Amino acid sequence: MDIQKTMPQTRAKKPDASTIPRTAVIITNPTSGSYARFAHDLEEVVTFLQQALWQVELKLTQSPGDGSRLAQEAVEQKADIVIAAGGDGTINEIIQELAGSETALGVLPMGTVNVWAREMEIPLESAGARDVLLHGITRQIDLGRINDRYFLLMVGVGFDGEVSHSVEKTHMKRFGVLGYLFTMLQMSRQFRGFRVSLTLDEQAMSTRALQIVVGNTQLYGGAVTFTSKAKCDDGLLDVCIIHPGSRWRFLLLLRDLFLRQKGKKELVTYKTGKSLEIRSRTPIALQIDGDAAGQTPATIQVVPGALKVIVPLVEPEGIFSRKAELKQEKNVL
Ligand SMILES: Nc1ncnc2c1ncn2[C@@H]1O[C@H](COP(=O)(O)OP(=O)(O)OP(=O)(O)O)[C@@H](O)[C@H]1O
Repeated sequence: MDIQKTMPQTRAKKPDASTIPRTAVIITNPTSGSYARFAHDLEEVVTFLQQALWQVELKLTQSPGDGSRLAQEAVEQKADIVIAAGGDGTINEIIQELAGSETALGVLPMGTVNVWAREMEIPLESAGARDVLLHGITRQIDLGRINDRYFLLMVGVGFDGEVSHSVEKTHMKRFGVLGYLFTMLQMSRQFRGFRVSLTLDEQAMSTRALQIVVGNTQLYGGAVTFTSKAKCDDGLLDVCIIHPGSRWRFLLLLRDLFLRQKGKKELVTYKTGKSLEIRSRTPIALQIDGDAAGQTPATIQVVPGALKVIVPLVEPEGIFSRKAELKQEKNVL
């Protein structure tokens, strides 16, 4: 290894008495969207954290599902932090094992879209993201659970589920965001919506929908906010149902979504709750945290306070329902 090349350009602050030495496992997915661009930074991040007296291990996934296996090992070793060096799919695999444990999730964004990092305003370049690991705060947030799988961001039912399944089947994923946009355009010509029965906290309703988004957080696809009032620590999930409508009303809705308008929107039913049952006569495709994942029927629940996460000291506005208790939660004593 060329030591000169791997030395950090900005040195970590000298650890003082208030810095807690941490044990961390970095789990990286070499197939994540921007891995190739950031891979050379990983050694640097390890050095940076070691200079702050952290014990750091770097592990590469070999295949889908490996993120969960490696995270399980880290939790069994009682690591303080598992750092997901990848995208939202890698994070989703890791949280399956971190849920309910004392091990916190840190992130080095290396995916295609990096919705979690964008939502939490974790810098998308390594130098900024590694600073958050060291100087950020640890917060306790909710997770959602669909059938037997946790989600951090959202579950999509309907159009986006169909698009995710198609992108995977046709290998359009290799074209990144463009692959998704192309598939969305193609499918929007034929997708007419579906009839669905929902039971939200024991309140039943039956409706036609194009898209249902159940969100623990707000940001969707890095660009729009369907569940624009969601808080990740309020013990609730936000449910946004998009109903079919005329092309004109639909264009207005798209405009509002892209401008991230928070008010009442046409064609939208917005609700919150702790549990949601989704049933349909014909199975409807699902996506979980951005990846294709099965079909309806589905049982969704919130799991309050299930995950510890490291986020920037100055947290984004409007995504937490309560203020950080700095004494307890700052990453220093
Ligand atoms: N070594 C591997 N080989 C093939 N697939 C893998 C490997 N490791 C993980 N995966 C799979 O790759 C999927 C996508 O990875 P990830 O989410 O990190 O990248 P991305 O899709 O580019 O980013 P984002 O979700 O932020 O857009 C994960 O859901 C995971 O199952």
